[in-house]
Amino acid sequence: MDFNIHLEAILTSILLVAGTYLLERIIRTRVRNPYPPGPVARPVLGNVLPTVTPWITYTQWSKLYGPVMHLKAFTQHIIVLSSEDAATDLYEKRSHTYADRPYIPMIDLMGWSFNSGFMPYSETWRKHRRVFHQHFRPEASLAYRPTELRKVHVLLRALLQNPDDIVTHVRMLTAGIMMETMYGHDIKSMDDEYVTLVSDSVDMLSSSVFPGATVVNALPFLRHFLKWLPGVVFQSFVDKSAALTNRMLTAPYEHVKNNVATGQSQKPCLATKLLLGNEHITSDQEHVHKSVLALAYAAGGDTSVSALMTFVLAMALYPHVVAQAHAELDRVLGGKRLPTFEDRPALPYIDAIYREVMRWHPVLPLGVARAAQDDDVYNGYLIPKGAMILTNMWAMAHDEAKYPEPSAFRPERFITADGQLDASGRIFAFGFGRRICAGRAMADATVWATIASMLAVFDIKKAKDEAGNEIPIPEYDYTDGLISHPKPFQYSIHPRSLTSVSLIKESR
Ligand code: HEM
Repeated sequence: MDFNIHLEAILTSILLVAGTYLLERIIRTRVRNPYPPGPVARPVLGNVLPTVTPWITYTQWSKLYGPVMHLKAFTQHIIVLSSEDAATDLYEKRSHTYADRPYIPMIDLMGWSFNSGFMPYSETWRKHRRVFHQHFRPEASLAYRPTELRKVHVLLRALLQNPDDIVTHVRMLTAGIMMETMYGHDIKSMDDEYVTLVSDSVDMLSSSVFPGATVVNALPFLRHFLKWLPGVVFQSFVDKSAALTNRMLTAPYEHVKNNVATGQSQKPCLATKLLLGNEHITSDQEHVHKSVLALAYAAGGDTSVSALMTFVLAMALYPHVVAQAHAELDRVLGGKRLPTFEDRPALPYIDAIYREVMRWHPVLPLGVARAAQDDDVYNGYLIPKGAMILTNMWAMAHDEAKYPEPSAFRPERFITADGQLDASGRIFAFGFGRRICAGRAMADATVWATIASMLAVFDIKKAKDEAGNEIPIPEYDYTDGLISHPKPFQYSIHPRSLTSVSLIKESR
């Protein structure tokens, strides 16, 4: 009895001391260290946040307040990182604190909780990420190359037939690659059932016009009440999205599973590989596999489309870059064949164009938001636990000290004095640290192969009006949102020669 009382007293004292120590540490950290500099916030409401191309405003603000800036929206702390050094310090050197994502209630409500890209840093996320690593790391991604090249050739043929609809052709390219590599499914048009499922589901998620969405994200507890409010179509919107997302996740997978089980004809793909190697897996593991397959398509489609449309825009604006690329390709291919991945080391200028495309207008200009898992002090400033961290890739890409005249499209930035590719810098458009893009090897191959192949056989220029004058293209006219695309612009795309036409027609 006495012994138990004694033990209880010791444990209570330990807990008290530990608790006091922790409390003191939190108070000391919070009192001694101010938040990073930033524009003055209004009481209660916080800062007025930009909604139109916010990355440009944040970049301007970062020149006043520095590369680590603090903002507030109601009670939410927001930290904007605008330099590669700060992003590397936090995401890579302190990766345990910055690998989390903020909780966005609409993601769960709309059925997207399968998406490891939005998951909190957790054991579940690790399970998904392991499967991604196994099947999308550079060596594993080599398996997708034949399909990537074949689909690029389909794009060339489509452009030869109908050069005016490049956005649709490029969408077909990325959708076609993902559907075939993931599910062995050959799409014939953008009206394909599975493609429509993904695009509708993604559209619903990224849409910001539905009632209640913003309110629910800012005040999560409201989701329990919104469905009862008269006239609010919130619940039916959310239910429709969840049903659609569930179909997107299961329909193509179940189709492959059925084909494999009944011995029907089925092209080999990642789904068959996962099914055939794992006949006795748990339903939990099967859910991870399904999720990885669906997410690869959802994450890899629109991102690559944005990069490729930026490429077309840059070519139309910078004819001397097209001329130099043509010269390099002709030197290596002799105008007699289309490029393959084996040609890549001999084509440094094409690689420099690819790197400049990824720098000039980063596909996700503010990255995918992170969350601080703990209080942290960086350069004397407090980054509070739960703060949302935005990675201002736009600011990093337009850092004048690293990229003089950053608004100019200049592949030469990545060419050394002796004409070699300077690959020493990172392609930060793919992110940083533990949450870096899981499909970057595949994206790199698709975007590179498309750039090299299109330039091998096509000339891309500004379009001309009826009087023969070039139609001007604005240098910067991009959409808002997580993934930013060039807004529609006029261009002209023609085969370079009759030999080019033959090469395109003969391609397989
Ligand atoms: C040009 C094309 C692409 C770009 C620019 C891009 C960029 C990004 C970025 C910036 C992130 C967030 C990284 C961070 O938080 O630091 C990300 C995450 C991700 N990407 Fe990509 N991506 C592309 C293509 C792809 C493809 C083809 C796939 C799949 C095959 C893919 C799968 C993913 C996944 C699964 C994540 C979530 C990673 C995580 O949170 O663990 N991406 N991507």
